Amino acid sequence: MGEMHVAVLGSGSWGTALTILLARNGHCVTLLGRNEEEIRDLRETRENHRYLSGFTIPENATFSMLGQDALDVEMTVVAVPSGAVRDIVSRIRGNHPLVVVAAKGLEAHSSKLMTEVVAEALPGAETGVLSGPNLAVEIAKGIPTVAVAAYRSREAAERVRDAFNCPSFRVSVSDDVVGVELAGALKNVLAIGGGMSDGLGFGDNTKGAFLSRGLMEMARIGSAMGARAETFLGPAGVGDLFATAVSRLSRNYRLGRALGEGRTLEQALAELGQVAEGVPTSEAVGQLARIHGVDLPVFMAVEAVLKGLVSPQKAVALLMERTVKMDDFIG
Ligand SMILES: NC(=O)C1=CN([C@@H]2O[C@H](COP(=O)(O)OP(=O)(O)OC[C@H]3O[C@@H](n4cnc5c(N)ncnc54)[C@H](O)[C@@H]3O)[C@@H](O)[C@H]2O)C=CC1
Ligand SMILES: O=C(CO)COP(=O)(O)O
Repeated sequence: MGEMHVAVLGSGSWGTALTILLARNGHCVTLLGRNEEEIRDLRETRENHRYLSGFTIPENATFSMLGQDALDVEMTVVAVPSGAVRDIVSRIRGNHPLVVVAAKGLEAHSSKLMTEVVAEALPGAETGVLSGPNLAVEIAKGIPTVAVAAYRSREAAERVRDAFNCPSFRVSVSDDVVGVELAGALKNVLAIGGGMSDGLGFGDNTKGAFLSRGLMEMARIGSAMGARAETFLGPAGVGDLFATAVSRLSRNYRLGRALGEGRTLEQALAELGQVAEGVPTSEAVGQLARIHGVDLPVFMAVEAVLKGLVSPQKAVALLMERTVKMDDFIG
């Protein structure tokens, strides 16, 4: 595989880490952000001081404003928060034949997968997802990990695999687009729950119980939506769950921990200063559960806490009862 011209949409921590990875692999990368001051600083210092400080971005990456110029690229990586994906992708101009969804979330109002949202905005593109246990700072440090590139077309999956693959980042391919994408989005909700459990002062047993039940629920809703259950046992599922739901590097975990310690959602989000995708995704999962007629008590408990319907303590007490329904959280 030769070097490619790649556009990375989103200059937050993930877009910056993926730019560093792709540029180290020899690709010619254009990183696009929305803030003029940040783009100027990136050009002058080759470092993202706000979102990923301490890493120099290689010379074969350049920086531009989103929506300014038409770009003709071979691969386009979508690394903005899921709530911004539809707007950003609808506004890009130029040639974008191969799209990699790197965002991990569901569209809040429609509960759609990001690959569906991108396909609606760019119907001619080959769209799939890259997901796995991939905390941005560890990727920038070159610490070994794996990821999965999932596309309906094997050839597209292999092109994406080859573009990202390097000794510290092993990429495998899959055709289970729904499973790989759902796994990455849903584990963020469970990571909030894992953090909440620690914030409440519960033990490792509690977290193990909560996360294993949550993983089973992920596989249940995934199967109802056409995903393969074994995808949730792979790197995009349990792999990413291990990486985030017990890690202080995870923003979702940190948010949950703050809630468990008694902060309000507003306070916890303000302290975080970065995106926590589990918040909008938890509501979207609730809608999916209703649409597909699937019972997801663990996800419901996190949703109820985030909506302020119950305290974290009460949510745990309800989960310890044998049968739980959403009405228990509302009532
Ligand atoms: N940081 C990580 O370790 C990883 C993040 N992800 C996913 O990548 C996506 C992006 O997250 P991060 O870069 O980590 O978030 P971040 O909080 O570090 O940065 C968010 C970036 O998106 C930009 N942004 C926010 N709203 C925007 C809008 N309406 N239009 C254009 N740009 C907008 C911000 O200016 C900022 O540059 C999320 O879906 C996240 O789940 C996936 C894997 C790893
Ligand atoms: O998805 C991630 C690592 O794989 C990042 O998780 P957070 O968004 O919780 O930091």
